[in-house]
Amino acid sequence: MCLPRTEIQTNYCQHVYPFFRRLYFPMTIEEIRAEITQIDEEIIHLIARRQSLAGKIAAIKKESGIPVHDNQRKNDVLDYVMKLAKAEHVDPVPIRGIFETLISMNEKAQRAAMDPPATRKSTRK
Ligand SMILES: C=C(O[C@@H]1C=C(C(=O)O)C=C[C@H]1O)C(=O)O
Repeated sequence: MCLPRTEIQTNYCQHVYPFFRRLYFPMTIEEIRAEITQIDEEIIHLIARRQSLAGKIAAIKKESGIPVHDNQRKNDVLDYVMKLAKAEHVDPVPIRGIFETLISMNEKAQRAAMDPPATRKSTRK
């Protein structure tokens, strides 16, 4: 914090301090948060793109009688993303959890695409 008393101190506070502050902290908290928000937007866009493929794969699976859940493929996806995370020095354990969630979302979307609510038989009596 800068509390100027003399003219020299005022000059330091108004010109020199912001210069060195910027040198030590190149980004303000607002700038960092703006970048985080931008990254979050990109993540949501990529998740939506991943989810949008569920309908296409569901149509092929339904036509060929292939089950929605494929454990071998799931394990391959998880192994691969954990390997990518390690290479980026990111903890692979939470990354595994994130991708388990994404896979489960994809499978849910596939089931919904195969059996949309309008065609689903009512279980109500
Ligand atoms: C997308 C598929 O269906 C499921 C969803 C997966 C995923 O979201 O990556 C992987 C395996 C399957 O359990 C697939 O079979 O490739």
